[in-house]
Amino acid sequence: MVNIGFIGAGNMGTAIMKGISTSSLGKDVKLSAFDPSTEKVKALEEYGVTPCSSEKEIMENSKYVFLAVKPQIIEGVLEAISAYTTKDTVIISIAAGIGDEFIAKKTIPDAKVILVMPNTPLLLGEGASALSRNDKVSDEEFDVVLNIFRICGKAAVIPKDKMKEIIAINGSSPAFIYLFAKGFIDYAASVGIDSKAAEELFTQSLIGSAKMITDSGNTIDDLIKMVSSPGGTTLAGLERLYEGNLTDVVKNCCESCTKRAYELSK
Ligand SMILES: NC(=O)C1=CN([C@@H]2O[C@H](COP(=O)(O)OP(=O)(O)OC[C@H]3O[C@@H](n4cnc5c(N)ncnc54)[C@H](OP(=O)(O)O)[C@@H]3O)[C@@H](O)[C@H]2O)C=CC1
Ligand SMILES: O=C(O)[C@@H]1CCC=N1
Repeated sequence: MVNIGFIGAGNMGTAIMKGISTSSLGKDVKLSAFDPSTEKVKALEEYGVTPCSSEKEIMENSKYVFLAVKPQIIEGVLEAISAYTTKDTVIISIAAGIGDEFIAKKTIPDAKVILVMPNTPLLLGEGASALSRNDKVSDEEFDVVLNIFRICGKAAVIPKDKMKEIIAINGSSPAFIYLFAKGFIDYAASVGIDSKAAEELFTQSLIGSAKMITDSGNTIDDLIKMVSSPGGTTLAGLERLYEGNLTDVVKNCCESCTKRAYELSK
């Protein structure tokens, strides 16, 4: 039995716990959680999560400890767990911008640290998570955590010095994609198309287009060409997007996201 504790049971903590408990891993894992909002943890009891009343209780009962709290309060949480962190504890942080060195500095110098940047589609088993580790974590320990995120969607191992840059690509990108979707659905409403029908058609276009990128064997430029009939509607629309420098706007958005991650880093 693997003991996994969660400090923080908000959006992401809850999504990961539900993902673990509803997967094939559920029966091999004992989950426990602490969150000052006790009702959030209580709601997880039906997923087999044991409520704990302090960080200390989580630390004393868990080999793997997830820190699923906001970056702004993580320093206080690390101070609260430092006395209970052992050379065996594996600390898994999902906090944007927070590095492994800061976690070791605030707990113990030899702390085993895994950094994960997940995303909310993990709630539906369609997550995309980036993982990295420091050199104190064994292959076996890393595999346990990697497996959790593979079961909750797709997971990729990246260098730990790219954990801030990746946030724009998978952690925050769902929000950027939702905003893009909103533009299409709002347009449909403005020309009298039923919003439900527009949502169904646009979201299926998102899913289908994503599959074309991953499965068709064509490059993104080729795929754009396949849609764009000479003198047709797509080119008329694309002209406006090129004029508005959409790819530059996206690049600015990603840069701003990364800049904020560095500001949050300690
Ligand atoms: N949301 C997302 O899409 C993603 C978030 N992340 C990262 O995940 C982390 C959590 O984000 P998210 O789940 O959205 O945030 P939430 O605010 O939903 O969750 C954080 C939870 O931690 C609780 N909390 C506050 N203080 C403590 C404490 N001392 N001990 C235990 N729990 C505490 C909060 O309670 P209360 O609300 O009462 O303060 C809240 O329930 C962040 O660091 C974020 O960067 C990473 C990838 C994606
Ligand atoms: O907005 C945030 O800071 C977090 C990290 C990635 C997604 N949400």
